[in-house]
Amino acid sequence: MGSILFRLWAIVFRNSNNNSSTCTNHNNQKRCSTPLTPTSTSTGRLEVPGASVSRRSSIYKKPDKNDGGQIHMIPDVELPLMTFADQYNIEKTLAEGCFAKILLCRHRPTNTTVVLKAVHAELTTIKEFQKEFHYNYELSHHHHILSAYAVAFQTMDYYVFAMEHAPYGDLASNIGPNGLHETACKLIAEQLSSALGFMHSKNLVHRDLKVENVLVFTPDFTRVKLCDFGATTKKGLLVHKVKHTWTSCVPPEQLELIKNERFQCLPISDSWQFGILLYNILTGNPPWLSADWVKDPAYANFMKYEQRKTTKVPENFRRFSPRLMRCFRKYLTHDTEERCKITEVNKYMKDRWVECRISASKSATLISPTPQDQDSCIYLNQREGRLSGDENKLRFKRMMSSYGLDVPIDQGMVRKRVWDWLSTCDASFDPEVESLHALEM
Ligand SMILES: Nc1ncnc2c1ncn2[C@@H]1O[C@H](COP(=O)(O)OP(=O)(O)OP(=O)(O)O)[C@@H](O)[C@H]1O
Repeated sequence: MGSILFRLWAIVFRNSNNNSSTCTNHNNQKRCSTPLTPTSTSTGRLEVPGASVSRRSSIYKKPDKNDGGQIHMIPDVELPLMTFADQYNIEKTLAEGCFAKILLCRHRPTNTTVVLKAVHAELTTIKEFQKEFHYNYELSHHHHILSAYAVAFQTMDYYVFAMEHAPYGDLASNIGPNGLHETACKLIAEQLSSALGFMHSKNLVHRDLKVENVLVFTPDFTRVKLCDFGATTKKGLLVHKVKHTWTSCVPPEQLELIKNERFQCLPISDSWQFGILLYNILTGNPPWLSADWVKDPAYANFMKYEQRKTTKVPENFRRFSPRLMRCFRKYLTHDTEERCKITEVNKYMKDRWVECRISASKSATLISPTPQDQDSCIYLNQREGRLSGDENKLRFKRMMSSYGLDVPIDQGMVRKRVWDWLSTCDASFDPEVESLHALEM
């Protein structure tokens, strides 16, 4: 409710300032001198994004599929000088990085909770700030992109813009040491591929996809949103590597560049980072420290497998199903020509992803292969398993024994107990239909 008030309040001020707006059109590019402040917001070009506003509301604006490239025109917005205390009570510092402070605040005039991203003015240029704010604001319509408000200003030390608050923080603080359950990972993957697909449809590349840049709105992950558009770039432009990001997220073609070498910004770099993020949320860790096959053996092993130089599944991927491995190969291929589009993952939503899981808890426990089992994953799922039934049974026994569960089983007793149980479950159960062969190990 508060956030809607904040949006409406921004609109009211926008409209009351429309007449005094000093927008001009230079070389077909709109230049606005109307400051985007909480007391004097935007020109007609800017609207309050409708991401969390009801579709019936008149202020809801659908994502503009055909914006004619307008999204790439970044206006020189004047930022009025003020202090935080003029309108905001700072309640908490949510995060503090190299470049920015993320502040949870109460906006006093509307009594609304908002998050202010305050970027150190000394460490960034006003153009870079305007670009981040502009892209975040223009993409806010998407359901899985963080909403930015039409509110931006500067203090003595910071350039600042306002955005909605994600109550459960970022994905990094939600995944735990063993990763998330497959169901949650599928939900997250679907939402993020939609958000990034939307950006790519606008010829924009995010370039800094990582678990820290995905915000959580519901504890069951049914609502997550992409944030941090500081590195977002128009497709095809020549760029330098993104500084201050984890090397595990940097695609191999960028790691291979020499210092200060520029390269063409392409959506396939988001595809790579999506593959890394997918692995990260399924296991709790990135698959390797850097995609450098000379220095990082974990990456070298994956690369050999991905390039079909070996059929041996890399050890750290053995818990995954053949279908998910196929998907990983497409996102994490070294060959940029072969790398898939961001939405590829949607083809794998109906498949099983993880095969060696025994627990279904949120922070699922994984069966790590014992030293004897290092050659291949223990495929418990017979349909997709690549081993014969007998091999599977042997491996299963070995695994149970490694967990101290190797007590001999009286098959007769087991069969009798199952029959007893089935007859109490369903009186109409047809014993001819089901066989208990699977239990005869
Ligand atoms: N709207 C928000 N609600 C809740 N937490 C947020 C919000 N925005 C950012 N954060 C938190 O602040 C962290 C940093 O935010 P963001 O990535 O935008 O800043 P940054 O300075 O660009 O970070 P970096 O440069 O390290 O990538 C996020 O990882 C998240 O934990």
